[in-house]
Amino acid sequence: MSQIHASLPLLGFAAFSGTGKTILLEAILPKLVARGIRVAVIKHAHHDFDIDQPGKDSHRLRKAGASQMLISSRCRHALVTETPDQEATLPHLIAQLDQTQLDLILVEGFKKLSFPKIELHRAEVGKPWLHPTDHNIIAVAANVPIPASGSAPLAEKPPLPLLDINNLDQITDFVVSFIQGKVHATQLEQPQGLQCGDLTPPGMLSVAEGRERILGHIVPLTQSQTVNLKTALGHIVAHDVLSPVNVPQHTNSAMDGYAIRGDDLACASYEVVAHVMAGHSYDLPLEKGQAVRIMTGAAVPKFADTVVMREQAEQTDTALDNVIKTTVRFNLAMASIHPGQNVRQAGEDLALGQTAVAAGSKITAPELGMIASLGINQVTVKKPVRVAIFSTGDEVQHPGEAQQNNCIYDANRYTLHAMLTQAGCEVIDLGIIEDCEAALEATLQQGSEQADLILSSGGVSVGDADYIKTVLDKLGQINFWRINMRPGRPLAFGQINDTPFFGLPGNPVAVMVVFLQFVEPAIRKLQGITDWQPQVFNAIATERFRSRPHRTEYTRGIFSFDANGRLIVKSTGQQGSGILRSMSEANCLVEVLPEQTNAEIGDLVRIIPLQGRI
Ligand SMILES: Nc1nc2c(c(=O)[nH]1)N[C@H]1C(S)=C(S)[C@@H](COP(=O)(O)OP(=O)(O)OC[C@H]3O[C@@H](n4cnc5c(N)ncnc54)[C@H](O)[C@@H]3O)O[C@H]1N2
Ligand code: MOO
Repeated sequence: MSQIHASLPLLGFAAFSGTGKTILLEAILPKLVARGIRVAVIKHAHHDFDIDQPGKDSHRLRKAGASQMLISSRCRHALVTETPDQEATLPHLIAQLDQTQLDLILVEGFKKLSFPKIELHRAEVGKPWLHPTDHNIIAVAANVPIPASGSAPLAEKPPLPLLDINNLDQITDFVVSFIQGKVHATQLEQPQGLQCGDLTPPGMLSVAEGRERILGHIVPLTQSQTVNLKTALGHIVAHDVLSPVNVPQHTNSAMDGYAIRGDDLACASYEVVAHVMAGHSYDLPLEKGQAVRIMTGAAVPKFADTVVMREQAEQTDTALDNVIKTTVRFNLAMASIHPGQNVRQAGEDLALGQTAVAAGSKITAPELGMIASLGINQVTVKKPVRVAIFSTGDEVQHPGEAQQNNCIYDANRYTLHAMLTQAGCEVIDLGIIEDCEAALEATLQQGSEQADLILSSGGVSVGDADYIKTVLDKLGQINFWRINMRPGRPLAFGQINDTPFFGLPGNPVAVMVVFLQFVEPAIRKLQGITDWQPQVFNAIATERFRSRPHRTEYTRGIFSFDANGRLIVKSTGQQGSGILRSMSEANCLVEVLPEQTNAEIGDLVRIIPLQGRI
């Protein structure tokens, strides 16, 4: 049974019936409250309990079919949820509590689940002790000493604190010490054996330190090329694009309607002196009492600064001495008229000489449209970063080949190819390099001559390090780091003939996570994008995300909005760093920071959306 955790201290009282659990809880609750502790109680009951009274409105509505009944008054509210198919789990019940308003969760019952508990024991009830078989018991409150045989299975552990079941102040003191973290659940289930990453050798770098060191060695590339506008999509602008014109060119109408003067709003009707279509103009200054009928986008005449929508206007043609006079009146009951309404000012989008797209920006749809709107059809962009990639390992095979015994197909060159293409890079694929010094040396030489950045995968953990290290030491300045993160702990970084080199770990998920955390920031700097930051949000954890202190843990996650519009996140399930499916099912990485040890249900966690990056 896995341990149940909550962000708040969670403490149970375990006893056989007849021991007086509820009486004891009822007696210590006022003592806890008197010490300023805000307590929630979760109580287990027999299978068909009903909190509602037959005949009450809430009961009638529930019996009529409401699967949830929320009843509220000024003093309290209660939610009754029918669970005909399956009883709610304790973690689910904990998640229902408003943990921002609490300091402690007390649990009565749920005896068989794993979480810290105080055992209550009265000799006269005549039942056996619980702690010999329940390793989650952290103290015993009894009216007799604990018999030596009762604690025998835990003999190697410190003896359990023994409290007097009739001494309420002593029990209260113990609960307060538990909340304050002074009592540790020394008896609780410990993980069996060491797991990958449990050892934290000295000399590890944090994610932030690793990234800082890498970026310190990256110099933005300067080569640029002038390309046709459509070809520039996805590229990085090399120089500021300045507006050679005002956008819009003239002050113009934002609506189909009538342009009038803002200092002439009191007329009952206006003489319509012209009809102006988009692309045309009325070149005389507008006099008081006059209006021009105008289409959206058409320039407003001099002095006309206000447009009234056509829906609000009534136009009348009157024949006078064989001349047709057109007038318009406005329905002010529909909407009042404000000076300056429905007019777009010349240069309000971009003024002459203003920076339209700054150097270092990526050209996406709006930038493409904006540059076009300036009348510019060519743009100078940074040359794409050329990235050489190769895989290492005699066990790695090309997809399409017949699978050999004990071999795996190369996934890493494909994920890297995709992420690099997504980041706007030109990929130079150097293939799979056999485990041989000469081949590796030749490949690295080739990469450093042809590319701005070299990425390899595999062979950077302790197993192969010596052989690769010899070649890397010969050709350049490479550091073999261990980053305090999971996945992606081993990482090599340095220069081969001045070309930055990343030796990524071989595990396929580690490759992707390390790419996102270290390689993409380096590429953005090479591209000349200053202070590139990935998108990060906070979401509510709907399950426990494990992490060790000081380590950054990247769990593949799925974020969504719950029925109350809150951003929530769950994991994709199994998280092995060879399970590429976990990346495919994820829409984010859940980042549990070094200062956070585990994230519990209901905690806020950082999520890094993956859309557009993988
Ligand atoms: N004694 C230790 N062993 C390992 C440690 C450690 O600290 N001490 N770290 C583990 C971690 S964490 C990782 S990550 C890996 C990284 O190892 P390498 O970078 O040396 O990678 P390989 O051993 O070559 O491969 C690891 C794994 O990935 C598979 N692989 C390799 N290349 C590809 C590819 N192109 N496509 C798909 N899969 C690939 C390879 O077959 C292995 O299964 O080391 C741990 N060990
Ligand atoms: O956790 Mo490793 O760094 O990916 O297997």
